Amino acid sequence: MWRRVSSLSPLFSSSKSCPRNQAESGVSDRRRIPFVTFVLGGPGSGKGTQCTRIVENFGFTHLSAGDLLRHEISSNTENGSMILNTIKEGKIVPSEVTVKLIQKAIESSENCRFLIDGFPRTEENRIAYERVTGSEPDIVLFFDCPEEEMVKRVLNRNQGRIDDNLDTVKERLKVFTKLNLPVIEHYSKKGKLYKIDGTGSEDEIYERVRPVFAALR
Ligand SMILES: Nc1ncnc2c1ncn2[C@@H]1O[C@H](COP(=O)(O)OP(=O)(O)OP(=O)(O)O)[C@@H](O)[C@H]1O
Ligand SMILES: Nc1ccn([C@@H]2O[C@H](COP(=O)(O)O)[C@@H](O)[C@H]2O)c(=O)n1
Ligand SMILES: [Mg+2]
Repeated sequence: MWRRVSSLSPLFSSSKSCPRNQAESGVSDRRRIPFVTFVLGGPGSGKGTQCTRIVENFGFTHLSAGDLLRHEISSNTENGSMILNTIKEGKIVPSEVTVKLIQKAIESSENCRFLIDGFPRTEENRIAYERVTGSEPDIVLFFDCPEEEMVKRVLNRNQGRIDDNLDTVKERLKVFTKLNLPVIEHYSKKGKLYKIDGTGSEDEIYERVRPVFAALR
């Protein structure tokens, strides 16, 4: 039931006490494992946009791996310049760095429900997360969107992101196909994947997402 990965290190080390669902929330059998949804899709597929809606309606905390990494850059941490160069090139930051940021964010939150957006990007990311947390995600959303549409959205984004330019987007698409699709395939085989058609308006897409979370209640 917990989708624990056997023989790995202990669970999140915080004293967080997370009821797994409504049926359990009133009883003493409370677990420390949060409910984790990985949110995947290519650059500009709408992950962040749809996460905002899920947060508003289902009380999740949104942790964007990209935002956590960008925060390291703006805070001038020891990894800041390495992260900046990696993001500029559209490549992937070492898993050790990203997993630590995600783990810290989860442990410092009072919430028990998380959307982890843009992670894992690679099999290495996935395996590092499982090793460090000793757990797997409960479900995985994948926003499936044609490349042409993703490029159009990214180039129109206008949020001043250093990687929102044609050269970097082309590289990010290559990285997505080569490294992220195998992760998506992995979760599909495990029966955890919800593939969402990422075309159409934001409202139309959300109408495909909503039932996934409504069914969890
Ligand atoms: N259904 C949609 N139709 C048109 N534009 C959209 C749609 N959904 C999101 N957008 C816009 O496309 C851009 C990319 O969306 P968003 O930031 O949610 O994608 P993302 O998957 O998080 O991308 P990234 O991986 O680059 O962070 C944003 O400017 C957003 O407002
Ligand atoms: N697991 C991850 C997630 C992101 N990155 C780097 O950040 C860039 C932006 O990520 P978004 O999710 O905001 O699009 C991405 O292109 C990577 O360079 C990462 O290394 N590992
Ligand atoms: Mg995003």
